Amino acid sequence: MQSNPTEGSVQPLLSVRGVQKIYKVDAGEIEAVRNLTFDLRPGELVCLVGPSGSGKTTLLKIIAGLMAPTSGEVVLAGKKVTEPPKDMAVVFQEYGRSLFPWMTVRGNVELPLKNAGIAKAERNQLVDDALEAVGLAHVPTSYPWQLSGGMQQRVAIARAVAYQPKVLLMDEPFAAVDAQTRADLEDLVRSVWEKLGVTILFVTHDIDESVYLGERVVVLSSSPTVVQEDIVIDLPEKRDQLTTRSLPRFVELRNHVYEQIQIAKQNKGQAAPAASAAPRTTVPHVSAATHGVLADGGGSGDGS
Ligand SMILES: Nc1ncnc2c1ncn2[C@@H]1O[C@H](COP(=O)(O)OP(=O)(O)OP(=O)(O)O)[C@@H](O)[C@H]1O
Repeated sequence: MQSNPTEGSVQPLLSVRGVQKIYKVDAGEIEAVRNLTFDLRPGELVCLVGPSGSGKTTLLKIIAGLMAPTSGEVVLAGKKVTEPPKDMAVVFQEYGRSLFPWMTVRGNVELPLKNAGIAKAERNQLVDDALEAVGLAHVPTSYPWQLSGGMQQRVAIARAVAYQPKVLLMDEPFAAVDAQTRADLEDLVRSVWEKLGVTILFVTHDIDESVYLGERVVVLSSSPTVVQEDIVIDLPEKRDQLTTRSLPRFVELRNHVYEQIQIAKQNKGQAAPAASAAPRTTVPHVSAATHGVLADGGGSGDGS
């Protein structure tokens, strides 16, 4: 491993600092998240992966200001997050439940802008731009239930980007769509990110998806959770489903992430170290062990 030469050179936009979460339950306490520390720099697209139950949803709720950490803090643009910040938008997996079925596509995308008191003319422009960006400019008067699952998730993405957030959180947004639609939506996220320059934290179970999308992949340990590794994805910026996924470097990186997830799963139940500082960001080299994952047939793209 070598450290990332750009690490620390730009002020972070979003900082997760020593976040711990202990749930109080009838039987006592569950320490879901032990000590999470990482930063997102402005304009970064970072993917978060970890075994099932590693605390991804818990972390996202804390970052979104929906739940307070037991200790530690989240800081957005220099301000501690204590409630849902204005500058943040979230796209959830369950698009069916996050869109209002009685409102048109346009109405759904416009609603948060109305609530924010944005004037009609500006609202119209923002909605038009967002629908254009997600390829839905032709169906503004349709209702969500008239659209496919993939199109509904595009509406949810349009609603989030129309709002012009500084940070976009995406919680396994494509888990409920078919593989072909998923590939299209992954490319949509990359293109929206490139066009609009928004900072994205993308949570996924899918290792291949994390490597395809991210500039970095943050791997979480099993619960009680710490950051197991923060990996630089040094693939070319222009990505496409066929070329990028065929690159030897893509295969090396996805195998490395896969290996890290296996280590996290094997360590389940053992006390995770209470890391006091952010783990070093690494650029993995090819190793014999990494190749061994393929030789062993460990090709599943599912991190759960
Ligand atoms: N409200 C709650 N009360 C008690 N324990 C909880 C609560 N929510 C989550 N947990 C526990 O915290 C740990 C992390 O859960 P969380 O749902 O955040 O993980 P996850 O990585 O999002 O899981 P998955 O990948 O399966 O969606 C788990 O052990 C879970 O059982």
